[in-house]
Amino acid sequence: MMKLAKRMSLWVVLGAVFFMIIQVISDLYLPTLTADIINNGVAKGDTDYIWQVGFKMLGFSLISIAAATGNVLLASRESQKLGKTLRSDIYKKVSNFSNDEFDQVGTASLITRTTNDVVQIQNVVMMFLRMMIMAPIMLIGASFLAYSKDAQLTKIFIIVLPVLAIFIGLVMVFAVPLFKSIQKKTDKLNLVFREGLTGIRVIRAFNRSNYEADRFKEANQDYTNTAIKVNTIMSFMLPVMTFIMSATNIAIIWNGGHYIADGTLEVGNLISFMTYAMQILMSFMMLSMVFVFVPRGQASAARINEVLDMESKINDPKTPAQLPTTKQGTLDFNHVDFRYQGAENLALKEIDFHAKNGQVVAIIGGTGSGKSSLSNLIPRFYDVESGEIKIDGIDIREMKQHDLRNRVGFVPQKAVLFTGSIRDNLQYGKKDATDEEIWKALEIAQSKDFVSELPDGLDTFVEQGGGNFSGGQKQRLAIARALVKQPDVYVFDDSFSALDFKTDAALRKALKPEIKEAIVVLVAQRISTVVDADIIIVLDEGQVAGIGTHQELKETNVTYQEIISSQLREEEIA
Ligand SMILES: Nc1ncnc2c1ncn2[C@@H]1O[C@H](COP(=O)(O)OP(=O)(O)OP(=O)(O)O)[C@@H](O)[C@H]1O
Repeated sequence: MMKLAKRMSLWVVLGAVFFMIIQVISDLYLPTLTADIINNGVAKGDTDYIWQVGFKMLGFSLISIAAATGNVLLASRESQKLGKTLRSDIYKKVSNFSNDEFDQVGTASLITRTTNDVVQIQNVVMMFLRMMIMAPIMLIGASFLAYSKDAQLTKIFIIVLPVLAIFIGLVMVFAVPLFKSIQKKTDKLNLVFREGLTGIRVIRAFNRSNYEADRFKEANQDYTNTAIKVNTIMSFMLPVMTFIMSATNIAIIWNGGHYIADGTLEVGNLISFMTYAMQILMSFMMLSMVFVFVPRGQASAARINEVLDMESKINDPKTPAQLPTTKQGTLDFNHVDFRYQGAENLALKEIDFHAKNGQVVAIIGGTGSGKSSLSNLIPRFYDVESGEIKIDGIDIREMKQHDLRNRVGFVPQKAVLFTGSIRDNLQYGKKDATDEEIWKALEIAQSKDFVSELPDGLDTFVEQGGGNFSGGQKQRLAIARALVKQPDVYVFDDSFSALDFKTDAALRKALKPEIKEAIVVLVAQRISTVVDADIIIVLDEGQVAGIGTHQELKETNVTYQEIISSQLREEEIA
């Protein structure tokens, strides 16, 4: 928690503490003034004295109110600011995560940590700046002042305080573990809810709505049961505390009455003692809240720190390579081996090929042969285990990730569009792209027709996840987005798969003259997509089973021939 708290402004924290100390001093002084006004003013009928002390009391009350307001303002401002800083720190950190780290924490948990856990931290900070410091000062001050009013009455606390301590201890023992587990249950609830929402079509298609509803119900019930349990325990706090306070008051009045009758205690002192006694009990109550909520905040802090301390395996080099002003236009894979984190086997082994500007490198192979893995290495979503990948003769690990990704136009297997207009989506890689450039990219990506038929054209709103477009349309818009960027290396990770044969062929034909100054890496499942490629790499179980042109491979490579025969009749590809 302290690690996270370092993000707070020391001056604001000191300011809040200062106001709080002023408030406590005023609150502690008021009962003494009450005793004074009763003993020396009311009892002696001295009106002037009553006015004088009365004004003093009013003054201290106003000071207390002003200080409390100042404290709350600063505390809430600082806790909100800390929340904002934490959320952006987590966001910044997560946006630099490689896919390995995402897999490790899970998206649902990342969302809970950014929202729910941050709120817990804010609550603890608020509590710290109000109660955590106030309670001990008030406890010590009120005990001392109560003792000074009447030492005999303080004996009551010998019984009250241990009872209170045992009760608070019991609450802590039962409530704290439950509070901690609530965070994990929130994760689970978010995960099930998220899966249910993102997979809604599959769930409906497989008639699994009831199953998913049950799964959600179970997670929801589990969360609710824990929340009810913890709230039940907490609900004992108030009545028990009220009972203890009332019992203490009765004991004080009972004993105090006798002392007054004996003439050993003044009425004013009894009343102020009662107020101090309440302040002592209130301090205990505040401390008990702190003891319950701090471990909960601590659990949240640990979950946030886990994310913030996670080191992304993919980082910028300390001294990044300067990119040459004149482009060589080359892409080299030199003996590349790659393994997913924790995997036993290599996903790619000894990948070695060289491409230059204007060339299309097609990667083909069965499912799970490593095609996507290979294409993910180019924008450095993962790092190679050994070997190197070079663009323009520079190892991509020596470039700044920003520079590298500026040079790569990546179109993933599953097209991703963002909410906003078509124009916003297409300007994603080039903010200042003109409408002319956008239309040209749309034309190459075979999307001009359908976009121009839309009533709002480029201003058409793209719904969440591109929901108002078909799979093929989304794919073509994603391709157009990469084209607008005009990168040095295009990576199409099976992005033509959602297109029909005709559109696929037309797109490749339109693309050819546009990529003279670029290299295209084209992952494909269909032979027809790769026939015109300059270099075809046949992957089999992560290894290069063949490399060459369509004609060469067709004649000599068994794996390639198998792919052909599994897909098309010979005459269709001749
Ligand atoms: N994130 C991951 N963590 C661990 N292993 C993975 C991960 N992604 C893929 N793999 C494994 O790596 C191998 C290659 O997968 P890859 O996705 O590159 O194949 P692919 O040729 O693109 O397949 P497809 O055509 O079905 O998309 C497979 O054995 C797969 O199980």
